[in-house]
Order: sequence, then C-alpha cells, then structure tokens
Amino acid sequence: MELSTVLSLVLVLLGYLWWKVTRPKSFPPGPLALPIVGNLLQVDFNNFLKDLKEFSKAYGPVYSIYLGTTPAVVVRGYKAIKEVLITKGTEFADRPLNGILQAVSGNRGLVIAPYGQAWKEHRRFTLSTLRSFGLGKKSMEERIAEESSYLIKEFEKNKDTLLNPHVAIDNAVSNIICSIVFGRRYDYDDSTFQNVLNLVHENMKLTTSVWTQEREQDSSRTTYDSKNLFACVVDLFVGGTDTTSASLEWCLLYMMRFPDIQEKCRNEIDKVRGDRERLDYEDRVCMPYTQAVLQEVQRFTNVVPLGAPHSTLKDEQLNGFTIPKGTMIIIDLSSLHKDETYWKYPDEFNPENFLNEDGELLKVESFLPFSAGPRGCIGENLARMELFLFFTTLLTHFEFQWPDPASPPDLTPVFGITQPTKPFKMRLVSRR
Ligand code: HEM
Repeated sequence: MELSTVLSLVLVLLGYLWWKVTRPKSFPPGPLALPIVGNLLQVDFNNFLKDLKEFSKAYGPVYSIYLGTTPAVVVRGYKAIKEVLITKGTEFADRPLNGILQAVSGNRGLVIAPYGQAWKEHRRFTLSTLRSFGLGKKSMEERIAEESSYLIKEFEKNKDTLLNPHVAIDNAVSNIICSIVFGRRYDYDDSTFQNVLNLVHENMKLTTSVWTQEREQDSSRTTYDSKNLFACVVDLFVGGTDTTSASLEWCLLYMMRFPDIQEKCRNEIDKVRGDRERLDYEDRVCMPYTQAVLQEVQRFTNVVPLGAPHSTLKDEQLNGFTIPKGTMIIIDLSSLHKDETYWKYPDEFNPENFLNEDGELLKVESFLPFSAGPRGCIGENLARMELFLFFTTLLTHFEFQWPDPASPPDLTPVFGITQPTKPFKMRLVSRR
C-alpha cells in the first residue's frame, strides 16, 4: 500500500476518533475530551466526586463528560436533579445500554433492566412480594428483632477483644433478605452462608416454583420465568446488602468519633424504651434525635453517591440543552447533601441539620439518599426499618469505643458504587 494511502487512512481514522468525542450542537458543555480515552485521564477515581464538583464550577449543574467514547451527562444540585428524577421522571427512567452487563443479565431483573413493561412488572411484583412477606407489617419487624438478637450474641462473644464488625453486620443484613426470599436465616459461621450467591442458586428451585405458581395464577402473559425471578432475587441481595450494612457500619464509626452524640442517642433510646426489652419501629416518631442522627450519617457519608446511572427514553430538554435518546445520565446525589442552600451546617457532621429549634425532626426535600421517582430505591422502607432497629438495639446493649484515642477514626470512604468504611476495629463495653 502506498504511503499516501496509509496517511489518508490514518487521517480518516483520527477524524473519526475525534468525531466520536465531539459534543453535538446543544449538548451540555464539558471539559475537552480526547479520542479513545475521553475525559478518563482528567479524573481520579479515588476522588471522583471531588472531580465532578470541580467540573461543575466551570460548566454548571448540567454538563457532560466522556467515559472513553461514551458521553455521559452529569446532573448536580436540587433543581436539576428534581427535574430528572421527578418532573421528567419517566422520560429519564431508562438505564444505559451496557453490552457486557446486558449480555450477562439478559436485561432481566430490576437494577439494570431497561424501562419497559418487563421492568414495571418485576418492580410491581417485587414490591408486592416485599409487602406480603411482611414489610410494613409487624412480621418484618420481628424478623429484624430476631436477627438483632443473633447480632448481639455475636458481638458478646467478642467483647473482650477488638472487633471488626463487618462480617457479622453483613451476615445480619443479608439474613433479612434471606428470610424474605427463602423463609429462613443462616448462622454466621455457616460456610454456605459465606457465599450468598451460591445460596441463591441452591434455593431458587424452591422459591421459583412457589413464586412462579403464584404468578401463573395471576396472569398468563407474565414476563416471569425462573431466570427473571432469579435476577430479581439477586437484585434484592445486590441492592439490599452492601448498602444497608455499609450504612450501619458508618453509624457505629460516627458514634465512636462523636461519643457525646452516641450518649445523647442512648439516653433517648433508654427513655423511650423504659422497661421493655427492645424498641418497636413505631417508637421512632417520638425519637427525633436518634432519627436525625441516622439521617445525618446518611447525608454525610453518601453510601450510594451517584445512585445507578439513568438514561433518556427519547430526545429530551434539560437546562436549555438537548439530550439525545439513550444518553447516560449520572445523577450526583451527593451534591444535594452538601448544598448550603438547604443545610444549616453543610460541611459539619451535625444532627441539628435535621432538627428545628424545638428539637423536632425536619423533612428536608434535598435529602435523597435513596434517590426518588419511578426508579427510586425499592428497599427504602426496609432499609430505614433495619437501620433504626439494628442501631437502637446495638446501642441498648453496648457502648462503642474507639480503641486508640491518639488517632481518631478515618472517616474517608472507599469510593465505589457503594461507599463503605475502611476496615476498622472497635471496643465493645457491655451495658448488661
Ligand atoms: C441504606 C440502604 C440503601 C440505600 C442508600 C439505597 C440506595 C439506592 C439508590 C440510590 C438507588 C438508585 C435509584 C435510581 O436509579 O435513581 C437504589 C436502587 C435500588 N435499590 Fe436501594 N438502597 C438501599 C437499600 C436497599 C434495599 C434494602 C433493597 C432491597 C430490599 C434495595 C433494592 C434496590 C433495587 C432493586 C434498586 C433498583 C430499582 C430500579 O431500578 O427500579 N435497596 N437504591
């Protein structure tokens, strides 16, 4: 091949690669993207949220970045996020196409399923299953109370040593999903339990047959088959375990960092509990301080900082820009939680952020750790109930102490879709 032909081909290829990362007219602006890598070299994934905030200083609350050659629109701040999640909730409720994930999942289940009839049906069915298995009823509360007593026993075994609570908390939280899906819990030292997904496989035959029969009686045109049920069960574990256990671990870490706040919570718990063994979930209505602490931990730690990516169902207008059908939308939920328009102490860990002058609990509209709208978290009520009951039971039984007063706990999260704590060990002082 002649040199001039090779050069022409190289130029055409370069032109194509530049074109792939050139923003269409009316598309949200953003930092200059390079061929192939896009903006990946300009972001540090250990500090991704900080980078997203920096870009928004230059480009505003709605801007774009290229993840390789894939354009993504980043949405920050309450006004724009409300428009995407609520006002135009359905229009922005699709999930981006991801060849690998789609091939693995076959578009089944909930979390990454595209918006459409099958997703709607799975979501409705999963919600009604959660409800009929006891969410919002006493039975769910009793399951969590029972699991709390196992967690207490596990902690008791370790009260003379320093304990890393991760495995026990993870197992306790997974057991709540197990009790809904499989109708039973698993001991913390059960080797099978250490691999939840194996469990899912083992038990699916039984669960599937029960659920499928139930569905088949309902409708002959259901999208439910054993693979879809399996995907929904996996999604309950994926969505419901790490998120909730990381939140509970953050609660313990912050209580050790702020022992005076821990003490105030315990006083409120003791006062409301009286002579009873444990609190009921409905007791929360007269426990504004404890509720404010739990919400403040969620606000400050942003356990799922970017939610799950959304995508547009058709061409859409947002903030004066045109966003083509199928564009990935990154919703920076963490941007809501430090916005000084909405918070008295945006950069300070302070439960007063959720309390008025009379100590009553405030409802703050820009507090959205579970996202909102048609794609909002399906497990929000369950997670809130778990956090309240596990947290108050743990504080009833133990005082949590940071073992090394000379160096306070490291409160830097490990960045990921879910942001857990760094591994830590704590000292338990039994109160009984
Ligand atoms: C503290 C705990 C939790 C947090 C912070 C959390 C947060 C979130 C967030 C931010 C989303 C993305 C919503 C969106 O795309 O806009 C989500 C989705 C989801 N969550 Fe949760 N979640 C928690 C607990 C749970 C639990 C306990 C379950 C299961 C019982 C669960 C199941 C799901 C599912 C299935 C989805 C996907 C919904 C859909 O795409 O239609 N989550 N969650």
